[in-house]
Amino acid sequence: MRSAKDFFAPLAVGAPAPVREVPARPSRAIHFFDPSNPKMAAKVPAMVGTVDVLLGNLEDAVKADKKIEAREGLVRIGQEVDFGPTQLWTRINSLDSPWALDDLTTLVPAIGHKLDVVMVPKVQGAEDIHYVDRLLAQLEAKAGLERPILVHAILETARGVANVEEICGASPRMQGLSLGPADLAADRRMKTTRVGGGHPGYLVRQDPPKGEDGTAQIEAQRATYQQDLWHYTVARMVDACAAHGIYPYYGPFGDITDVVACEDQFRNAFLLGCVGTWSLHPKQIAIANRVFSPSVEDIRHARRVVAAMGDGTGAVMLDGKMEDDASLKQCLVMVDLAEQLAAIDPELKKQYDAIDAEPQGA
Ligand SMILES: CCC(=O)SCCNC(=O)CCNC(=O)[C@H](O)C(C)(C)COP(=O)(O)OP(=O)(O)OC[C@H]1O[C@@H](n2cnc3c(N)ncnc32)[C@H](O)[C@@H]1OP(=O)(O)O
Ligand SMILES: O=CC(=O)O
Ligand SMILES: [Mg+2]
Repeated sequence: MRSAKDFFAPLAVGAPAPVREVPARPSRAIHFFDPSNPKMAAKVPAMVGTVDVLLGNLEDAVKADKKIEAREGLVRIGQEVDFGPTQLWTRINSLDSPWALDDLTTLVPAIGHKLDVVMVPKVQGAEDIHYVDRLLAQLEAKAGLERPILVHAILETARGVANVEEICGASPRMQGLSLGPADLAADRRMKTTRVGGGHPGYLVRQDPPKGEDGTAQIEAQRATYQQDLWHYTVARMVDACAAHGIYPYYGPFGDITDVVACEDQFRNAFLLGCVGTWSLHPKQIAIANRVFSPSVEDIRHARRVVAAMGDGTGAVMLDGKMEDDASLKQCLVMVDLAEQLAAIDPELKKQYDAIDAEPQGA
């Protein structure tokens, strides 16, 4: 393990100094596109400003015989497109694949100055992050980059989940983690065949009613409640990220047509502490932007609590409910997020600003 004193020293002579705090940039939707797909690539320039993150995907979902085309397509897009307020990320191939090394050694010199984050799939432990950390430092030094490229790991193996805390703390480059439910399900040998979301078979059933003789009527009509397959992993991921000052994200929701269940899955993640999610299709961007932006009602309430709490200590009654230092802290999380989002999203700014113009007591 590196000494705490050395943790923020560059890992290669001439590499930029590591960040001491991960910048809190809005990233409600990380929108995946395949740079080898001409139709998707053509849509990228027009998507700038409509989505917080555009991610050129080089890994799964890109055909094996298109890997080099995808990498070169991303270089071209990175060089030609002005990304303005939108972040540019990439997902490289897994570290044991024939492509990962060339992904990094090609992308960093060519578009490293525009790349905000490299997403690394199938991360198993801190050793994977250490490898990428040192390699990125060497490549940044060689390319003369002035700011470090951050690293995001996908939590999609059982070993990765077991090592989640050490992954989060492995490097000051660590920006965040995403849940990878498809690969994780396979690695855990779960018996699902879906990309994220729920499963009708994963449920609890209401207790049976009792008959007149006191026996359980197990054949009676009994309500069932579908459970969230991903609750445990998302909650672990959120805790590990919060403990290390980095950001947690839900991952893919593969049923593109089921926009309702998609929104539910995203909202569960938002409520549990995630800051964003992946978008696989243009229609998932609006869902993510809506879900991962605090509602006007929440901001109205949060601002009233902030105002009522004065110096932030003690307890007050508001609408029949007790508010104190701890509920104030929750409200401040929402208010801070709203401010960050309003700074980049004029429509949201209008909605949040309108709260101030409402009559008192509304
Ligand atoms: C499961 C584990 C993982 O690793 S998930 C992450 C990896 N997977 C991905 O990145 C998938 C990305 N998405 C896709 O490949 C496509 O959206 C899939 C799901 C195949 C659907 O494509 P398609 O059948 O063309 O959809 P569509 O006809 O409704 O598309 C309408 C127009 O939109 C385009 N489009 C589609 N997806 C994207 C995208 N992600 N980014 C930008 N554009 C996209 C389509 O090309 C289509 O364009 P046009 O109107 O024909 O010009
Ligand atoms: O890469 C994502 C996943 O779900 O697998
Ligand atoms: Mg995966």
